[in-house]
Amino acid sequence: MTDAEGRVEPSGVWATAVGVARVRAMETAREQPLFRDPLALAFATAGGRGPGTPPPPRADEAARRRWLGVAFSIVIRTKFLDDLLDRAVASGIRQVVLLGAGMDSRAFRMDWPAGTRLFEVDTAEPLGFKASVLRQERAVPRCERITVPVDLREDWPGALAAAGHDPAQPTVWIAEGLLIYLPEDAVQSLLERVGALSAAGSRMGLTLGSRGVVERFRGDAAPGSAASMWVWEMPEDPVGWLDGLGWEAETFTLRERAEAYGRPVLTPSQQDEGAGGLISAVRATH
Ligand SMILES: C[S@@+](CC[C@H](N)C(=O)[O-])C[C@H]1O[C@@H](n2cnc3c(N)ncnc32)[C@H](O)[C@@H]1O
Repeated sequence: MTDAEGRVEPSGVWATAVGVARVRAMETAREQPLFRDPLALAFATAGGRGPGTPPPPRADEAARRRWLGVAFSIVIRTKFLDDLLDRAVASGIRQVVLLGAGMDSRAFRMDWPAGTRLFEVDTAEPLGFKASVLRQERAVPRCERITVPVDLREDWPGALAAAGHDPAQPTVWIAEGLLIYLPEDAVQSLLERVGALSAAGSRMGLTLGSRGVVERFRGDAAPGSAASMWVWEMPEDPVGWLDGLGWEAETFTLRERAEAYGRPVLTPSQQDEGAGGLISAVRATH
């Protein structure tokens, strides 16, 4: 389906990227936002999810609250990964790969040192939709931006290499809001491939679904909603898991990052939060 501008309408898993843009647009409109994402409004509006449109109906108050929690987590994780990227370029990294880039506009909104090359990997439909909105907004990237339309369950390393990624140079990889949509074997294979393309000094930022999240949301997930497509959540020991994949990882909880960013979660923890799903990792040297 296309809209009046000839844009493909968001559907399937990539529609979730438009939902994320909606949340970022709302954060950008706040008085003291944790980040400013001026393009988010255009992405959300073009995808029929502008801030003026009502959110999808929720089954009950508990479901509404759960979704407010998801929106909050998107804001916190965006800030977390912005900071991680700032540190990565400060360490000298000049290659950035956004896996499942969706409507991520970091190429346009962050400060990048000269010589930075940023690869956006996602399937062709969202990248086409994004290109159309970027044209409409006359958006200009602040680094060299290269889009790589490919499915991450296929030969994406080949596509990334063809697009100019240099595995001999360190890379900072971001998988934000992505892994939860991939089956376990696809997650494992994705990270093994990332490892194989990561020179010494590479870094990685991941967001992992917290343990139990798939089950908690499944009950009232409407067909086609983001939660209806969630399949994978973090292992019990994410640091050990990533160690086995060649990464020295640190985990952070949403609660502690929110506190650090001056947006404390005011409700008491309902359950044992365990290891956090915000991951900052450095390629192991051993
Ligand atoms: C929730 S969105 C997050 C987008 C972006 N990382 C962000 O945080 O703004 C998930 C994204 O993952 C992408 N994605 C999911 N499965 C994928 C696959 N198999 N190959 C490529 N992209 C995929 C979707 O198209 C979508 O853009």
